[in-house]
Amino acid sequence: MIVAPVITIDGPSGSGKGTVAGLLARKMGWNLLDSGALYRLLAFAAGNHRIDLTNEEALKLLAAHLDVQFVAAGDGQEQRIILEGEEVTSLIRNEQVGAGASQVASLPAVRDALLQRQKAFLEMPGLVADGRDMGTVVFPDAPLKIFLTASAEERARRRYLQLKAKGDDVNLASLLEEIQARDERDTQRAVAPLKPAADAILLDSTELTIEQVLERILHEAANRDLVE
Ligand SMILES: Nc1ncnc2c1ncn2[C@@H]1O[C@H](COP(=O)(O)OP(=O)(O)O)[C@@H](O)[C@H]1O
Ligand SMILES: Nc1ccn([C@H]2C[C@H](O)[C@@H](COP(=O)(O)OP(=O)(O)O)O2)c(=O)n1
Repeated sequence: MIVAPVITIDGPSGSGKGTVAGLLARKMGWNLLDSGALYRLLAFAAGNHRIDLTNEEALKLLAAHLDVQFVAAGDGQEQRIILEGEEVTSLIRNEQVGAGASQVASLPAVRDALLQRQKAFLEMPGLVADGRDMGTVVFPDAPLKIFLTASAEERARRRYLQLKAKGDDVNLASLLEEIQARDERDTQRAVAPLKPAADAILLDSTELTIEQVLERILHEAANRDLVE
């Protein structure tokens, strides 16, 4: 059986994973898995269904039956996300949902319930997967694993600009605090914590442009014969 290749991009919030993964997938003509969106969707759906974010049993059931569609992006467009028939692409991109996602993501039964769903994204001709545990847990055999970081200050600055451009009322100091709290929870949890896989390439994007990050990853992909 021929297994499709995967490029995993893991790292903390605001390091540029989603942006770079989207660009890379488009450039390579590969599928895209935004695994963080699944945890965000779960936290968001829990809010809709009045489920407490600590209720592991109920969240596990919700995760197993989550009605989600990812609609592939047109040229230059972000992929659209439909939850229970409602477009939520933009609604799940705020720090409140991010914090809720980090909370539900610390529950082992939830991670377990989402595992097969994530693996199912692996189809020919290949997959770019972004998250926290793509290279360590979900796709441990990936031929190319990137661990993308940037200083917390730079990540908060990026998030600030991103949310402000969207029209959100945001504050840089609180965003920095929220990002640091999320880093702490994501790296300290018992199951599938945020950490580089032993064979991951560490890439610090603090001083790099999006294009430079993309170029470096494409270079590594070419070294592994992943680029046509
Ligand atoms: N290298 C970079 N330099 C400057 N801004 C960046 C860089 N990488 C990403 N960004 C911007 O930072 C914001 C957060 O990026 P995103 O891809 O959402 O990060 P993540 O998925 O890691 O949370 C976006 O507005 C994106 O355009
Ligand atoms: N593979 C993943 C992806 C996300 N998570 C959790 C932890 C993160 O704080 C939240 C939100 O992830 P997401 O990648 O959407 O967040 P950022 O865009 O990096 O801010 O979900 C996870 O535990 N495992």
